[in-house]
Amino acid sequence: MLRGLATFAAFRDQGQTVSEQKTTRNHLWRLIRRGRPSVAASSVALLAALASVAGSLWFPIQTKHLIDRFDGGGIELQQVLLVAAALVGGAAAGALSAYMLARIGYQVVAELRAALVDKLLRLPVASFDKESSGERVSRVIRDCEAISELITKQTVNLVTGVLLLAGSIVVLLLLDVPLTLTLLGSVVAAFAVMIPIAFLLDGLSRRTQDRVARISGILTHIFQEIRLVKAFTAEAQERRRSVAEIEDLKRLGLKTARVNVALEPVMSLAMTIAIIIILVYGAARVAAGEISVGTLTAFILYIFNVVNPLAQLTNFTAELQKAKGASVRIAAIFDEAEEEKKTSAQPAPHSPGGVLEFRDVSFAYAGRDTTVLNGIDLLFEPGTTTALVGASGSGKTTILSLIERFYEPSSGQILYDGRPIADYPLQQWRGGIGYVAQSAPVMPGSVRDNIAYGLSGEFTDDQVRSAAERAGALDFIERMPQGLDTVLIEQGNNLSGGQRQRIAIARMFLRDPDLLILDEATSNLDSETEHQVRLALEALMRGRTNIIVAHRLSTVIHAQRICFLEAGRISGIGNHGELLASHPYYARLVQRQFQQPVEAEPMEAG
Ligand SMILES: Nc1ncnc2c1ncn2[C@@H]1O[C@H](COP(=O)(O)OP(=O)(O)OP(=O)(O)O)[C@@H](O)[C@H]1O
Repeated sequence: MLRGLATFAAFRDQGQTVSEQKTTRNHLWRLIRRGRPSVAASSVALLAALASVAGSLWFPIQTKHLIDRFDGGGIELQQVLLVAAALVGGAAAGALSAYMLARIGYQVVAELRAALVDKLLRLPVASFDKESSGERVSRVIRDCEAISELITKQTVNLVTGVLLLAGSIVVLLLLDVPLTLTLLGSVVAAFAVMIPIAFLLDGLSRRTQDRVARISGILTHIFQEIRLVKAFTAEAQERRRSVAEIEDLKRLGLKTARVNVALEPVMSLAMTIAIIIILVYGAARVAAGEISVGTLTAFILYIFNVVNPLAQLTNFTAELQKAKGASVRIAAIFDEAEEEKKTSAQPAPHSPGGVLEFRDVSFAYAGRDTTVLNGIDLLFEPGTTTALVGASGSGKTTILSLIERFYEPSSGQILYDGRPIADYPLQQWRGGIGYVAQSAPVMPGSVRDNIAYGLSGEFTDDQVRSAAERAGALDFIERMPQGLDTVLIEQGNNLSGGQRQRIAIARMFLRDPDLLILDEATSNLDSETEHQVRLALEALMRGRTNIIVAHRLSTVIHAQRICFLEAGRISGIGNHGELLASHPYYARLVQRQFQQPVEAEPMEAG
C-alpha cells in the first residue's frame, strides 16, 4: 500500500507529457487486447465484483438495523440472516470475481507470451545484438508477469475499490453528514502522515529490485562460465564479488525492515487516532440523541470500506506503473521490423546449382562506425570450394552471415542465379544452406533431435543412423548410455568438442544442402579426432558449393579458390599456388606454418 502511495505521488514528477502518458496507456491496452481476454469471463468478473461491493455496502446497514432493533425488543432472526447473507454473499461474489480475473489474466499472459516468443523468433539477428539474451528472457517472463498481475489482482481492486469508496461515501452522507466529514478528514490525515515514509520505502524497494537484478546477472555469468572460473582458480575472487553484492542486499533489507518496523506503529497509531476521533465524536452525537448506536456502529464498520479501497487504489497505481513500464518494453519488441515481411506474391524458391555472387558489397554493423566489409567482389561457382582466410576480425564470419541473410549489406548486392538473394523466400533460402558454426552448438534434446534439428519431416532411425555414420559419429553415439536417445545437456556439455562437430556434420548429411558454409573450429583437436572430423568434412563437401572460413592449412590447400581478407577488403584471390606466388602475406603465413606440423597448425594470422 505504501509503495503505492509513493508511486502515486511520484507519478506526477516523472516528466511524462500528456501525450506520452497516453501512448504508454495505449501500449498497455493494446497488449491486453492482443491477449484476447474473454468477454464472457470479463462480464462475469465484473458482475461478481459489483455483487461483492453491494454485499460490503449492505452489511453495515443491516448491522445498524440489527443493533437499532435492540431498543424495540431484541434480535430478529430475519435480521441476523440478512447480515449473514450480505457477508457470505459478498465474500462468495468477491471470490468468484477474483477467480474469473485470474483466469483472464493467465489467459492473457499465455497469449502474450506465445505472441512475444513468436515475434522474437521472427526478429533479425541484428536485433539480438542490441540487447542481451537475458534481458529478452526477462521481457517474456517478468514483464508479461507484471501485466498479468495487473489484470489478475489489481483490476478487481480498482473496480471494487472505486465502487466501494464512492458507495460508502454516499451511504455515509445519507446516514450523517458531520460524522462522514469527520471520518474522511481523519482517514485522509492518517494517510498523509504515512506518505513521507512511503516515499522512503518506495526508494528502498526500487534499489532492492535493481540490486537483485544485478546479483542475478553476476551469478548467471559466473555459473555459465564455471570452467573459466575454475581454470583460472578465480573461485575466491568470484566469492568475494558475490558476497559483496549479497552484503549490500542484506544492508538494504535491514534498512527496509527498520523503516517497516517504524512504520507499523505509526500506521496503527494514525488509524487508532482516526477511529478514536470518530468514536468520541460519534458517542457525543449518540449522547445528544442526534444519531443512533446502530448508525455509529455502521460508521465504524464503514471505516474499513474507506480505508481498504484507499489502500487498494494506491497499490493499483504502483502496479499500473510497473505494468506500463513493462508494456512499453514489450511494445518496443512488437514494433520492431521482422526479418521478412509476409508478401502475398512469394517468388519461386531458388534452384540448386546457381552461382552466388558478391557485387561490390560493403557492410557495417548497426551502431558501429567502422565498415567491416569494403567493396567485396566474389564469385562462388557451383561445386567449388572457396576458403576465406585472413587475420582475426578481418570480416570472414561476417561474409558467412551475409550469405545466411542474418544481416543485409549496407551497399552492393549479393546475387544468386543473377537475382538478389533478398528476393528469394527467406525460409527456402536458408533451407538450401547448411551452416556449420565454429562452436558446433547443440540444442536441448536427444542426439536424434539434434541430428534432425530444424528438419520438418519424420526421419527413420536408419536415416539418422546413416547420417551419423557418414559423419563418423555413430561409434561414439552407440557407446552413449541411451544411444540416439541420449539427452544432451546444456550446451552439449556431455560431448567433447570433436563429438559436437561430428553431430553438426551428421546434421548436414541429413539436411543435404546444396550450399555448405562452414566456420572451421579454431580449437585444436587431437590428431586422431582431427583426422576423423576432416574425413567426415571431406565426404560432406563432395559435390556441393562450399564456403569455408579456414583456419587450417590442410583445408586451404585443398580449396579451389582462396580469398585473402585484410581489414574487410580482399587483398588476394586465387588457388594456393597462385597466392603463394602473388601474395607476400599469404606466402609468409604458409612458410611459417610449414615449419610446424601442417595439419594441426591453425591458419589464422591474428
Ligand atoms: N554482431 C556484431 N556486432 C558488431 N560488431 C561485430 C559483430 N560481429 C562482429 N563484429 C565486428 O566485425 C569485425 C569482423 O568480425 P568477423 O567475426 O567477421 O571477423 P572474422 O574474420 O571472422 O574473425 P575471427 O577469425 O576472429 O572469427 C570485427 O571487428 C568484430 O568486432
